[in-house]
Amino acid sequence: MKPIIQFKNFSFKYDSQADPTLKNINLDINKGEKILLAGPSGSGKSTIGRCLNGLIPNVDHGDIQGTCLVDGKDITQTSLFDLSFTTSTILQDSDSQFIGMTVGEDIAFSLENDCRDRADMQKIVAKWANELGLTALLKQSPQTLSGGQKQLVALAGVLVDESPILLFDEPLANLDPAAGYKTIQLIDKIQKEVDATVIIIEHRIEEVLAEHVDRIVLVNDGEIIANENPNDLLHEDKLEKAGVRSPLYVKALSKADIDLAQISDLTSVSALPANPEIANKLQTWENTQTDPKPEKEGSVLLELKDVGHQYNKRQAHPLHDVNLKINKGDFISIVGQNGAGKTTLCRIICGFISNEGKAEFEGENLANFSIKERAEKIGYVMQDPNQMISQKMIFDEVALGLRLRNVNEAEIKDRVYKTLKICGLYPFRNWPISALSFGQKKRVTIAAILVLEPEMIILDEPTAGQDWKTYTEIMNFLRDLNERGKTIMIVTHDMHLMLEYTKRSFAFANGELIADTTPIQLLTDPTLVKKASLRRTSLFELAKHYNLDDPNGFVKAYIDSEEPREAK
Ligand SMILES: Nc1ncnc2c1ncn2[C@@H]1O[C@H](COP(=O)(O)OP(=O)(O)OP(=O)(O)O)[C@@H](O)[C@H]1O
Ligand SMILES: Nc1ncnc2c1ncn2[C@@H]1O[C@H](COP(=O)(O)OP(=O)(O)OP(=O)(O)O)[C@@H](O)[C@H]1O
Repeated sequence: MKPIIQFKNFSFKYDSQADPTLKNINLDINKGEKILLAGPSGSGKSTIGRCLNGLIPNVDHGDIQGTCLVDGKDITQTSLFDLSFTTSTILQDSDSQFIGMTVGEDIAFSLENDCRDRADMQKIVAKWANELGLTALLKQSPQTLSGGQKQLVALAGVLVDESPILLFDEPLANLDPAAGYKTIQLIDKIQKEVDATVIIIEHRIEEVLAEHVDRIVLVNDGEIIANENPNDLLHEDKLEKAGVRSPLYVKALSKADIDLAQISDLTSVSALPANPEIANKLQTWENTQTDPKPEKEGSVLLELKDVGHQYNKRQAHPLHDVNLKINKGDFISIVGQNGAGKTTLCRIICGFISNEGKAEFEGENLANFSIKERAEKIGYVMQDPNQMISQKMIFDEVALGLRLRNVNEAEIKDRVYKTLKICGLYPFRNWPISALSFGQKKRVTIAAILVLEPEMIILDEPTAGQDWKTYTEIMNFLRDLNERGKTIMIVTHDMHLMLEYTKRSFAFANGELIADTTPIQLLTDPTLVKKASLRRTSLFELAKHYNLDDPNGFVKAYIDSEEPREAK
């Protein structure tokens, strides 16, 4: 059988780049295979994806060497329209993908393309909306959805459309842990139903591996450096060497000095052998860990009293009756289900939208400050980088806030370069933003806020779409700022980030603050985990699997043992 996707000695150079982004790619993918495309940020994963759906060379122009055949069609000879019947794509940046006035229309769009009958269409849309928990949103405009809800709508659009090749570019990036898990199951289900060829580009590889994957193709610096089944790859150190995080339970086994070579199947916790020696080693390792020192509490910085918001009168309150105090020096995670009101809360604190109730910063009513004054006290990094970027060049984007504040150019240069280095963007300092990958763009927006060093920084999913190396660099930088007294608040769906870095968690569900507690306590309460659509980490499952005395203690020991300052 001929492969459905064939790259032969394929290289691609974007017109605006001096060097090729993809170098000598040789890759065959067979019909019905499920492939995980992994690799660090900017390595060329999305560029490979763009070849499969024809954006290269039809929209993104450049030099092609070698050949790329998609379902037998040479991409240099095929129009975007023709390829659209072969490949369905969920883009990394789902915002740019919406066409319909309502969520329902949008999901139906790919079906209308295929001239389906109306009743049929409604049935299919209803089915997938139900599967993805979108039924209540079918009449809402896609532009007003929360980040995770947008992602789910884009996903529904791909799932309804039964193309032979389904390409998912970071499908999990904005999803809450429970929705992320469900999505992976849905992708698996649809693949089996229609025997589709599935390609998933994702940094969250542990979550993708929750269902069977045939092969992991690892890309680094435009080249394929591994193309093998997940089990083989998990036994090697190629993932970590390329800056991609291997699953937590695999890392925990290594920490406890367990020889991975003796474990025949590493692809899931449940497949690990029931071996008392492994259990002993894990238990001994846990017992040797010591507790870190308790934290001191700072004075109150921000207080919210009965805070809420309603975007329009027809809608139930997406956020209401929030009462909380944030102390100076806190490092907080905001977690909870998609659409729970987390971003709405951030918008209120930053003064982008009005609020019911009262918000006070160091005892003063925030309503008395202008947006510019607020921005000097509270920096906000939005979820979608494209909504924040206004300049053409990277340097100018990061310098903008300083220029608006009349800082002299020599100091600007100094501070911008320092921040760009921290964010791993220094080599790109003279580049236009348009030539960056999505993950790189996100880092530019973080840099633009960090450079101002406000007292409190709120980041909406700063690590979504980032590779592990960058993730560790950004998080360690934030931890440094925190240790120097800055107050940091992060909206995140990453349970490991919450556990490892933050000291306090606010959990939201259906517009309400349902918990204000420590991360470990939050994840040990099954009712809260369910209500807020969270998920326990695989470390917990590992401890359960081997009947360790205290699974939560094991998770805590692991988290405390991570050497925070080293980017591994
Ligand atoms: N439209 C474009 N024009 C010019 N160069 C581009 C364009 N898109 C991407 N590139 C370059 O190609 C490289 C690879 O980008 P790509 O988006 O394929 O990476 P990626 O592996 O998907 O990264 P990420 O995980 O950050 O999304 C980047 O370094 C970027 O500079
Ligand atoms: N401009 C708007 N107009 C109407 N409704 C909106 C608007 N923005 C958000 N909403 C709705 O308010 C609710 C809360 O959205 P919000 O963005 O605060 O959620 P979130 O907790 O940040 O979600 P996610 O984890 O998916 O980012 C959602 O149901 C969303 O559809």
